[in-house]
Amino acid sequence: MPPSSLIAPSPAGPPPSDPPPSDPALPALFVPPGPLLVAGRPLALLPGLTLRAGEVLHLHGPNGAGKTTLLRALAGEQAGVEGARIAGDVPGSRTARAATAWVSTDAPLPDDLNAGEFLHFTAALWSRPAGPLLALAGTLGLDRWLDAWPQDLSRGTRQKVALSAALGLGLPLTLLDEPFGTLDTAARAALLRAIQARAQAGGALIVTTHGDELAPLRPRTLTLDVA
Ligand SMILES: Nc1ncnc2c1ncn2[C@@H]1O[C@H](COP(=O)(O)OP(=O)(O)OP(=O)(O)O)[C@@H](O)[C@H]1O
Repeated sequence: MPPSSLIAPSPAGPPPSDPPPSDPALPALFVPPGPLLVAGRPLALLPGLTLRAGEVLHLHGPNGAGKTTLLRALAGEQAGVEGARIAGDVPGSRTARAATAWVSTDAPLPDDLNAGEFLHFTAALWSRPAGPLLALAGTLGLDRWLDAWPQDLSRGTRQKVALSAALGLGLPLTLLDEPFGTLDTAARAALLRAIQARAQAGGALIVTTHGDELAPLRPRTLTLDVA
């Protein structure tokens, strides 16, 4: 199984190689107004949110506001949002997991696959061509690292592998938690282009960042603050 922090399936979930078809008329994401719960307690108040194909949402707010918590909940890794729907189904469901790619701030990679094998494995698991994942890896400067093992890669390089896999899959919803933080200057520009391309191809994305890297894309914004 791929690491749960890269691809939304829960660790015990089945590989979504044959996902049920989702209705393209449904929004990629719907969240009703309500509290964001942490350990059963309200942390922040979420406004109603509908994210459709092609939209980029910049999620920001102070440390501890709940940005990572919200993304983890949408990825199905923990409870936290009541009534949310991804591709029409609840976060963590097979349909939602099949529609969602998720990259945490320190995405783990399996230690028994080199970077290139991981990209091929991820594409195969999702019944997708590996070409887009490898092409993205190239634009992020990964070509010379494809034969390297995760334990021999820097933190930023590992993050590039995870981002190449997630964005290259071309899933309806992509969740990226502070994806620019560990990247070099060239890779940050390449990542911005990749996010733009994913949106132009019909993907919806939520990206957390404390900076203004997304400004050229004129994204929607959502500010979380502790209630
Ligand atoms: N499982 C948990 N149990 C209790 N509290 C938690 C749990 N997970 C997170 N928290 C708390 O919930 C709050 C939100 O954390 P979260 O990591 O979502 O914030 P964030 O907005 O992503 O912050 P940052 O900008 O620092 O990354 C923090 O106060 C954190 O300590």
